[in-house]
Amino acid sequence: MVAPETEEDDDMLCQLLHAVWKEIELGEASTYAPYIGYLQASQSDREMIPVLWSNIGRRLLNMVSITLPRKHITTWIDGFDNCFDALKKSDNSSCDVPDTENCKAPDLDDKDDDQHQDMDEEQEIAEDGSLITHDVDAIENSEEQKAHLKAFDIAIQHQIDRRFLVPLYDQIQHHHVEYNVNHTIQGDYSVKVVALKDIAKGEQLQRQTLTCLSECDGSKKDTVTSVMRNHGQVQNHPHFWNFPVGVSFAYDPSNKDEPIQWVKKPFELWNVEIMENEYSRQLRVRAGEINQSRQSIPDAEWKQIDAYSHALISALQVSVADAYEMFDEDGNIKEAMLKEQEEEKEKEGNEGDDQGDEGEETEEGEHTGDGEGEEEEFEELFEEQMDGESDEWYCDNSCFENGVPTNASGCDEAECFLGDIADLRGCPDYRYNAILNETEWVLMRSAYIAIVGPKKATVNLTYWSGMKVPFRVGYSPGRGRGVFSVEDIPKGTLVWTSEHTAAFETGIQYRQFLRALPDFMVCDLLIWCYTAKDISDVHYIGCDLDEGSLFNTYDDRAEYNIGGLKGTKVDFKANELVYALRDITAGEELVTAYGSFDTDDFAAFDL
Ligand SMILES: C[S@@+](CC[C@H](N)C(=O)[O-])C[C@H]1O[C@@H](n2cnc3c(N)ncnc32)[C@H](O)[C@@H]1O
Repeated sequence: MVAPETEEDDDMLCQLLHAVWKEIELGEASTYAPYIGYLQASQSDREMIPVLWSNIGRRLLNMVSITLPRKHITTWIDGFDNCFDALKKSDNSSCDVPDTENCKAPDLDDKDDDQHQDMDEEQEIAEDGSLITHDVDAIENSEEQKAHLKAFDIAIQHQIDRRFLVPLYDQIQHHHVEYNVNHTIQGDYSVKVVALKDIAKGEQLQRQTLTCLSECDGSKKDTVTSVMRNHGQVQNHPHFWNFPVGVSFAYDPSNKDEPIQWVKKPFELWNVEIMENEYSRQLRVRAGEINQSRQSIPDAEWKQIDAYSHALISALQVSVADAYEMFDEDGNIKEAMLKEQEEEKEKEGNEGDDQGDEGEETEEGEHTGDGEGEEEEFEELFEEQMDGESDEWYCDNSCFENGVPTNASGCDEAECFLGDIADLRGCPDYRYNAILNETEWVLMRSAYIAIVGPKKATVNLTYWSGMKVPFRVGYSPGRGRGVFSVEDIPKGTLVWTSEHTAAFETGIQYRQFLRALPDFMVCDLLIWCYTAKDISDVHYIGCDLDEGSLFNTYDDRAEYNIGGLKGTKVDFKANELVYALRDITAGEELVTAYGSFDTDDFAAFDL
């Protein structure tokens, strides 16, 4: 997908310059006025060179970057001056005839190395090939030059945001729910787009937004909130574009008079709010659509859809509420919040069984004391979303209580133990062992990150599984769900890593986590999660939030064939690695020995 650099690209750029120039001249009358305003305002913010762009895209971006010597830009502008002249003479003219030479970009390959040259002087190449040195001030004083420079910048930016520089992949719609493709970035930065499920002819390709664009190192953790806030999002029906710098528009082609609706607001957490609203609306619309075909959906599947929709809303709500409370507008965790967390932890340590003397205080401690005002704000926000618009089936006004699904109520109390949670969620009769899909695993991870906060989270919000070999999840007679190989796996192959193992340091967090999830997930997690000590002897509740939770243990029908090569205590900074302990043939179940790591001590967490 790396685009070739062709002369056609240059011609296109000329035409684009012309188009943009016209739009600029139209000023406020331009349909794109707010967008051009946004591009103008954001000129100095462009520092990142996105890896997904084409070679020429990256090179052009380098050209307009304020970090590069301006000589490159001015040289280019000289070249494009002719282009402008030619275009201005006739609307029909274009750079491919007859002025192609003038429109050609100078060969700048390998000239970018002198980026840090003395900026007091600027140089350009004269027709005879000699180097002309300009005084920077002289250039600065030339209004015309400045206007051209600006126009050129805008043209590039504009083009980048449209079709020329952005590879196909960037044009695929984003969607949190209905995505059907994913990408992998190859070593040469080209991109492979993979269908995640069967895609029918004519169906729109949609990719998810919550994914790391390159290798996720430890410092880069995306949450639903941070992605919405920092990267914006594009939704369909109608198309909704949200830019992190505070301009958004919705495009609705069915509105013939005003297909583009502009929204301008300063960059705030407001971005999250509007996306949350839009997102909830879409979920409701979708739920409404699903409702219409209710009769044809088997009960078990219906139950899953129902629970899943609730869970998504709930997890998002938790996530947004968390962002309001935890982060300032720059995305940094608030000092007060850090302190509060520390105090909470200390208090929990001291409290032991001694509860109930704190009046109004809730177990999770997150919305207490001076956080009250904020709490009301979140509730109002959420109620607003729910009120008036709620679909009768989807929420009959009783399925939420203070923004929390009622099917989860009661479980945030300190007196609520694992057995109570299981009772409340109907787990004793639990028969619904669904095979979770990728989104459901991601949902659990995002709820986890929202609850413990991105800094403490031991999990990145990525869409892949911790499984490192091709696998399928199926049913293993007498053992429930299990993980099966689909290809031969040679002895010693890395099979799974604990990159999605969520660690909770407190019982409170674990209760909160469960509260955000639907019954069927909670019932599963109650089976899967365990207590253990990490390499520093910190006691934690661990939940493997991917197919690692589905490994069964050996019995008289099966020996174990996968296991760790190192100790049993997990070092979350270096993931636990599980290998094939012998040659495994395709179709065999992957079976492990549940290790001695399990301290089996939920009581230590008041659970
Ligand atoms: C970590 S989970 C494994 C996934 C589980 N099969 C499921 O469907 O959720 C552990 C649970 O799986 C079941 N299990 C695992 N190995 C088993 C075995 N050899 N025989 C019977 N049940 C087994 C037990 O119910 C156990 O509590």
